[in-house]
Amino acid sequence: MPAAEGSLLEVGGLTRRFGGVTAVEDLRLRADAGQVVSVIGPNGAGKTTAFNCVTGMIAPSAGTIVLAGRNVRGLAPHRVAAAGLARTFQSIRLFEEMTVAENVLMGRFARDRGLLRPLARADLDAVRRCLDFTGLAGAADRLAGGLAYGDRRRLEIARALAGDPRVLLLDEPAAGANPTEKRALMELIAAISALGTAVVLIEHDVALVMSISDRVTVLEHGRTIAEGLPAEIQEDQRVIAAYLGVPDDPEPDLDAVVLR
Ligand SMILES: Nc1ncnc2c1ncn2[C@@H]1O[C@H](COP(=O)(O)OP(=O)(O)OP(=O)(O)O)[C@@H](O)[C@H]1O
Repeated sequence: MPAAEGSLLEVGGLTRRFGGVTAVEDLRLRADAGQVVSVIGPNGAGKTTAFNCVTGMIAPSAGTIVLAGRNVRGLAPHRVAAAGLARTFQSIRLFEEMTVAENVLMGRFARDRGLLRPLARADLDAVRRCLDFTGLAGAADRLAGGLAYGDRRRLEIARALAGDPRVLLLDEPAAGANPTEKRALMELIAAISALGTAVVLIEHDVALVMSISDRVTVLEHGRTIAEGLPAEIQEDQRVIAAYLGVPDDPEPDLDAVVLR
């Protein structure tokens, strides 16, 4: 995977309306090489809509999206992928009847429009590298459908990494994971960012977010109500009020809250 420096993703003024609903309003988001940047917020806050705009799956109503110095707003998803972006989905989307290695191989083609190009040596090397990196090498020949839950989540990430992304968007990677799987996931995310990849995370598990993020953006009803270091976010009264609904509570235990 390529080492990189500086700002890899810069989103500015991002707005998306669905009829009368403004799902995302004036979002600013920046992720540098090697950073983990998280977006949190209650259900319906606009997190997935923001990801869908950045990846080219839906068109923004307004705003700029710059990936590794290149304007990608308006590009089709495979072109955004070719510019260096990969993502995982909130609900696991694997090719259940293909092997683990074959699933990772598919990630090599995310940046191509179809499956028309021949397989190259570099594709197979990348698959092996991603399987080793994510700890799935021992399961390479197993069917994806037969994997344990934590390994399925891990495979989604391995497949995304196969495209050598400079920016990786993870949509709720810890959803449904047990504490052991969450710890392993946190280590994996830290290892990915250590390579120089910018990781942008949507996650409901606040304790996980606070422990691995360099910066956190908090959305509510599409608007950014706070942005800053994890320690700043944890003390922000608007965030506490939005999540816990107890603005007068002097010391709510935000770490213990898993948002739903
Ligand atoms: N295709 C769509 N058509 C109409 N409204 C939509 C569409 N997609 C999202 N919305 C609305 O936009 C708002 C933001 O939804 P979004 O799914 O982005 O929130 P979220 O923060 O990702 O929520 P969750 O945590 O449940 O995934 C919601 O009010 C939702 O109903």
